[in-house]
Amino acid sequence: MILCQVTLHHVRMTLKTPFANSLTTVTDRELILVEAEDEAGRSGWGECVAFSSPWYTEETIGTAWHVMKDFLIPRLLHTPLQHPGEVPERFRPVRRHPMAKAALEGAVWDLWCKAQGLSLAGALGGTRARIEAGVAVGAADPDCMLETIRQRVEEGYRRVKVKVKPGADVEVLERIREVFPELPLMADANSAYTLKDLEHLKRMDTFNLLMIEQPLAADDIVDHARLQAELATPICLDESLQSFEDVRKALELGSCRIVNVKVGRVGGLTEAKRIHDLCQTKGIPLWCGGMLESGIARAHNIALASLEGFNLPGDISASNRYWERDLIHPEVTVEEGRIAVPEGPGIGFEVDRERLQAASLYSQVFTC
Ligand SMILES: O=C(O)CCC(=O)c1ccccc1C(=O)O
Ligand SMILES: [Mg+2]
Repeated sequence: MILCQVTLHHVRMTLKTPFANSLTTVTDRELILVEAEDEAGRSGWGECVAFSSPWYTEETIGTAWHVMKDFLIPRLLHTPLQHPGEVPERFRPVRRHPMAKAALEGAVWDLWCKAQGLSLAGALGGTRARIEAGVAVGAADPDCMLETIRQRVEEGYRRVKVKVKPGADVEVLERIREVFPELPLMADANSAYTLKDLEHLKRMDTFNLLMIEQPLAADDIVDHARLQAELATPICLDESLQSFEDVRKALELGSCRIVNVKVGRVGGLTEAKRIHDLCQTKGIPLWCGGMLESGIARAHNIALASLEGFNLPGDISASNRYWERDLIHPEVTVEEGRIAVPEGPGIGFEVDRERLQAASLYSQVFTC
């Protein structure tokens, strides 16, 4: 396969409702969509999930565009590829920038699968026909959060994650447990605590949570190991795990008992699959995280989560959780708490060109 052309589309989509966590509130979601074309004129799609500002990790829309344009795209164009698994090797001379790399690798995976007549899920080794959907509920006042959870449960979601931070944690969890004593529930802190909060964090053990996600610093695995030794609730790491090696080391140290994989955060589907294989071998529960993505990255997540080792519901929700209208058709829907894994070639969804055009701020074509 030869990549003849790559187009980057800078898009902006307004969320149905703003999404708040311990660090920021996202109202408008900027994304970079990647369209890769081969010699036969087929298109493959990827999505860069970096945010407008570096609140989650250090990448932004701006850094990702720069790194793709000046360093990564030139390494892909015109040099034949046998398999998408070769892309990380091509990108090795460029340190970090995982979300920029993942977006391009994702487009290559979609394109390669279409050329081979394979579904992305099948090509990755996925076995599930349906995946369990989970949903994240942003930080808000407890009454609002409870009302939102009620709605989500009614829509069929079977696992709910809530955002917590100091001063907005115990009370809201108590309120949720009064109404939903059995709901599979977890809390995500986006690194809002430190070990000074140890005694406070131990109170999380009283809510029968599936896990607590990223309680401590975004780059830490040492303090998390100390915290995990003191908590009965499993810790799941998100921000701290940016590669296979990070996961290996965190598991060796006992920094977490559960792993969240996000394709963007770990640099692409190939790395995500390696992490899956490691967790499966070690019997570590694994799930696929979300990044307020459009349908394109959502489709990649669905394919990945069809692998057997993704044995917990992820932050993979329906298109209508975040968007009035998604960029793909058909849209992703949740039925009885599950999402069907498409069987068509590549990501198995069509990009809605009209919708893309409406959301697009700027596009640039690269041919050499
Ligand atoms: O529903 C989603 O897409 C995930 C929601 C979420 O928790 C999240 C959204 C944006 C950035 C980081 C996170 C996170 O998992 O920490
Ligand atoms: Mg998280």
